[in-house]
Amino acid sequence: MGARSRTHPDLAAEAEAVAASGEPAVRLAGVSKTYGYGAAAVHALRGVDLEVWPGELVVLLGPSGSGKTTLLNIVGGIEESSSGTVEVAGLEVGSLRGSRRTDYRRDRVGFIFQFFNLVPTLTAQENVEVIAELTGPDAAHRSREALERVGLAGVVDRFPAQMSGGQQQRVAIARAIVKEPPLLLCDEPTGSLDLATGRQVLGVLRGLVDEGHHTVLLVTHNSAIAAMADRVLWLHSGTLAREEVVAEPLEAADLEW
Ligand SMILES: Nc1ncnc2c1ncn2[C@@H]1O[C@H](COP(=O)(O)OP(=O)(O)OP(=O)(O)O)[C@@H](O)[C@H]1O
Repeated sequence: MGARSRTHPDLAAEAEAVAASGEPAVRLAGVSKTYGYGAAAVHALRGVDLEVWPGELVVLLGPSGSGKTTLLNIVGGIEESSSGTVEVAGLEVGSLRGSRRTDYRRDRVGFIFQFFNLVPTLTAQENVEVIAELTGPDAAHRSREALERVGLAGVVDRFPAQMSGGQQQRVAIARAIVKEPPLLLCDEPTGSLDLATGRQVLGVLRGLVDEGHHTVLLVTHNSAIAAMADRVLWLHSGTLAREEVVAEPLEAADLEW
């Protein structure tokens, strides 16, 4: 029995049908999140409404503590909202329970974090293969392809310690895309990188969106990154404060910070 057979066919079919129907890639309606109770309650999100369309690269900006990571984790099925609805390609994420929620996280979304979280004792290829094996056959072949797509064909046998920060982050991106998730959720993906390698990583993300296979929601406090987005959203104290369509997004290589 192949690994892919563990996926609920109804979940995958449902998501694909809705994606083809012109639904948003992500839709939040009235999403709130409160941590703790009573006097200790923290209102991380307060009634957020937003939509992200398939094929968009959306940057979500906001100061520390404004709720960016909380929002991303709720979209990714890592945390649950306190109220409101979250749909990803038409699936109501909040209603997914047990193995359906696991399948959602495994198959429908790819996460890229500030710290690359690679296994130090595995090569680039092996780091990607570990995830590829969870999600289908031909793991070695798919992993090589994913590494090629992020421009790392030449370093597949290197260990993380033998790679630059930018290369390690690109391995992390390859690990996220090897599952071919429609949605990539990026939390400060350049937060540990210098300008030159940060630009490279952002260029890879832009390229993945332009290839037409992925939608990207990227959260950061680095406002310079907004210039390469299709659309920018500003979170302030858990509320969506502002939104702007970027008429002519800059190339990642032209960003400055
Ligand atoms: N598990 C938790 N328990 C309690 N409070 C939390 C938890 N996670 C986040 N918070 C609080 O919720 C608020 C929003 O946090 P969040 O991490 O989403 O903000 P952020 O905009 O991503 O910040 P940063 O840029 O510093 O990462 C903050 O006040 C934070 O302290």
